[in-house]
Amino acid sequence: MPALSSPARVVVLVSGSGTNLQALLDACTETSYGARVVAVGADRDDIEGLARADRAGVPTFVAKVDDYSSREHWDRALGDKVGAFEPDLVVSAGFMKLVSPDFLERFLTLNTHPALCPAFPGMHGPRDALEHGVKVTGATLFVVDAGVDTGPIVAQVPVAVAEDDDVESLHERIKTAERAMLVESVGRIAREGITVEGRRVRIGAAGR
Ligand SMILES: Nc1nc2c(c(=O)[nH]1)N[C@@H](CN(C=O)c1ccc(C(=O)N[C@@H](CCC(=O)O)C(=O)O)cc1)CN2
Ligand SMILES: NCC(=O)N[C@@H]1O[C@H](COP(=O)([O-])[O-])[C@@H](O)[C@H]1O
Repeated sequence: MPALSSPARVVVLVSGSGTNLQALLDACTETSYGARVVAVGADRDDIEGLARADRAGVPTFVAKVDDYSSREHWDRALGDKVGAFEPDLVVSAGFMKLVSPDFLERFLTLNTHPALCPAFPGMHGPRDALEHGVKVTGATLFVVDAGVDTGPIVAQVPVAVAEDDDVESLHERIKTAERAMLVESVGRIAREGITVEGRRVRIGAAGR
C-alpha cells in the first residue's frame, strides 16, 4: 500500500442516519487521532448523514443512480466525486450501494457491516441473524472487494443476542460496538498504515 497522508484523508460514504460517520467526525477533532474526514458522499439527498457533515463543516456530494444513464456511469461519477478529494481511504459506513471493481481499483475502501462476516451478508444483517437464531452476532470491518461483504477482514466485535431482542434493539446494540470498532481501526490504520496480502490484513509497521 502507498504511504498515507498525515493526517490520513478519509472520504466517508453514507445512505442514512450516519451515526458511524458522527463517531469518526468526533474522533477526528483530536489531532492525535491521525485522520481527517475530507468529504462525505451519499447516494441520496435529505439524509441525516449529510446533515451531520454540514454541521461539522465537511464538504458533501450526492450521486444518485437515477441521475445517470447506467449503473456503470453512476459508479464512474461516484468515483470521480470521491477522487476529487484525493482520499487515502474511503469508508463505506451504512452506504447501501454496491461499488464496482473499477471503483475499488482506485480507492482502498473499507466497509462496516452489522454481522460477523462471512455470516449474514447483504442489507439485513441483524434481521437475518435474529431469524437464524444465533446467540452471538456482531460487526465486521473489512476491505471491500467485488463480492458482497466478502472482503478481507480488518476487525470484528462480538455482540450477544438477548432473548427479547427485536431487529431494532439488536441493531442498536451492534451499532454501539460497531462505532467503537470503526473509530479504533480507522485511527490505527491512519497512524500505523495497513497491508493487505490476500485475505490477511495487518495494521502497523510494514503497512505505511
Ligand atoms: N462491491 C461491494 N460494494 C459494497 C460492499 C461490498 O461488500 N462489496 N459493501 C457495501 C455495503 N453493503 C453491506 O455491507 C451492501 C450495500 C448494498 C447492497 C445491495 O444489494 N444494494 C443494492 C441496492 C439497495 C438500495 O439502494 O436500496 C444495489 O447496490 O443495487 C448489499 C450490501 C458497500 N458497497
Ligand atoms: N450492509 C450494509 C449495512 O447494513 N450497513 C449498516 O447500516 C448501519 C448504518 O448506520 P449509521 O447510518 O447510523 O452509521 C450500520 O450498522 C452499518 O453497518
